[in-house]
Amino acid sequence: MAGEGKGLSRRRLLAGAGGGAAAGAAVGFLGGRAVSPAEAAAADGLDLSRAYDFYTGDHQVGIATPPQRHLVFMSLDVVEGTTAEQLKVLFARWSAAMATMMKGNPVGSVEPTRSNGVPQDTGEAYDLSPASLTVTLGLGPGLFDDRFGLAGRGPKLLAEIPRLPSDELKPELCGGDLALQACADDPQVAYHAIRDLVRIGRGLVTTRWTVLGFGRASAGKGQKTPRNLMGLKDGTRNIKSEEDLDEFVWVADPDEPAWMRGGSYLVTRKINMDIEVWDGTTIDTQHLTIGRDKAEGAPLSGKKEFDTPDFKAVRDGKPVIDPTSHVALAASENNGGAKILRRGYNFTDGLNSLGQLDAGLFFIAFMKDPATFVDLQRKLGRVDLLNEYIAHVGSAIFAVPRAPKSGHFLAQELFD
Ligand SMILES: C=CC1=C(C)c2cc3[nH]c(cc4nc(cc5[nH]c(cc1n2)c(C)c5CCC(=O)O)C(CCC(=O)O)=C4C)c(C)c3C=C
Ligand SMILES: [Fe+2]
Repeated sequence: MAGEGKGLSRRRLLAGAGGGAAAGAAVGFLGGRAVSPAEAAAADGLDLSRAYDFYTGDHQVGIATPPQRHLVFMSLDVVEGTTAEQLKVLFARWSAAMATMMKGNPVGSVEPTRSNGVPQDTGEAYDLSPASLTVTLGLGPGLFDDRFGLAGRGPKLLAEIPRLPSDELKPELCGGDLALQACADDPQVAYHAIRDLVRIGRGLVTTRWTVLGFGRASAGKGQKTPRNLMGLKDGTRNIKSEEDLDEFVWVADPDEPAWMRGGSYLVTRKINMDIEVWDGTTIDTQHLTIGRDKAEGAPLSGKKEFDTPDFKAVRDGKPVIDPTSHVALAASENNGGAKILRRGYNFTDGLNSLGQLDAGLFFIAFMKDPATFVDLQRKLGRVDLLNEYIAHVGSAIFAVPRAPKSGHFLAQELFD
């Protein structure tokens, strides 16, 4: 566990500074004392020396792993003419490189001994800690068409996401044959992982789209709930127990290929927020839209963040939580018990062509059956009060193979 929630938050650290300027290399104050970046990180619950093991057992890392602070997500296309044998070698090389980088090691020499040697590792993470790096591989539906000799070998439930209500999708932000998700508590560590994996794949894969995410917008077990760019606590009622992971996230169907059992399905949606409009909206309307209050994150039927929402509560003849609010529509109680594991991140692409903030939520969710997302978004896309402030512009689905055993590589049996 990444150990959040312990110690002092950065906000409290800075509050302790009395608003004063930090001295020298200090980034904040703790009890009136200037502290170094390392001390501040430790007080914030960060342990940059933490390393996860790539060969974790049944499930790939980066799914149930408590969300780290930064994300680099890349969708890639496989170059026409690539053979299954070449893909097999690529998956083997990628698996070895992922395992190495997650330990905090370079993927090869940074400083070749021969003066005319080209470095194998790009070097920008050379002196950095592992920072809880996880790299997760996903396989898109296109991988199993007739281009690479893998037709008919795909997971049972892997199919393009159908067109959904309120979609404003841009083709250049959708789809992909492969996905690489790198998460770490140091953005440079996540960036390095993707950069070096793409370098290893040069000639076989090309980048389709990329999202750089920050300020995790979901909470794992034991983590303090973070806030999304609407200023709302996001992740309060996320999947956190092993029982829910088994019931809703990990593929167990014996009819799925062996390399998928223990894996999952990953859905991404790049969701732009109309931040200027949201910022000009009254607090009452913000509460109504989500069905929770803003500061505490409590359901409107309760007082504290983790109070169970009462969707039947009525005040002055009206439902306390509006049935078209985001949480009323999304809650498992109102969806036949269905749940998804959310693991999204905030993103910003600067300003758009109109000079407005180009930012939002890069929604990532894991589930054992993609129909759970499709059914939910079909409902949200029709009537969610939140739709007035958001637009779904990107969409993709990937099958996430189970973790390989030590000495093996991701999706190895796909090539048998
Ligand atoms: C299709 C699934 C979902 C999409 C797309 C989605 C987008 C989205 N959500 C927020 C903000 C919040 N969502 C919250 C809860 C919540 N959201 C979903 C699903 C999708 N959200 C679920 C299943 C839930 C849990 C509902 C419940 O059980 O009560 C919350 C409340 C806090 C929490 O429980 O996490 C917020 C806030 C935004 C801004 C957004 C698109 C930009
Ligand atoms: Fe949501």
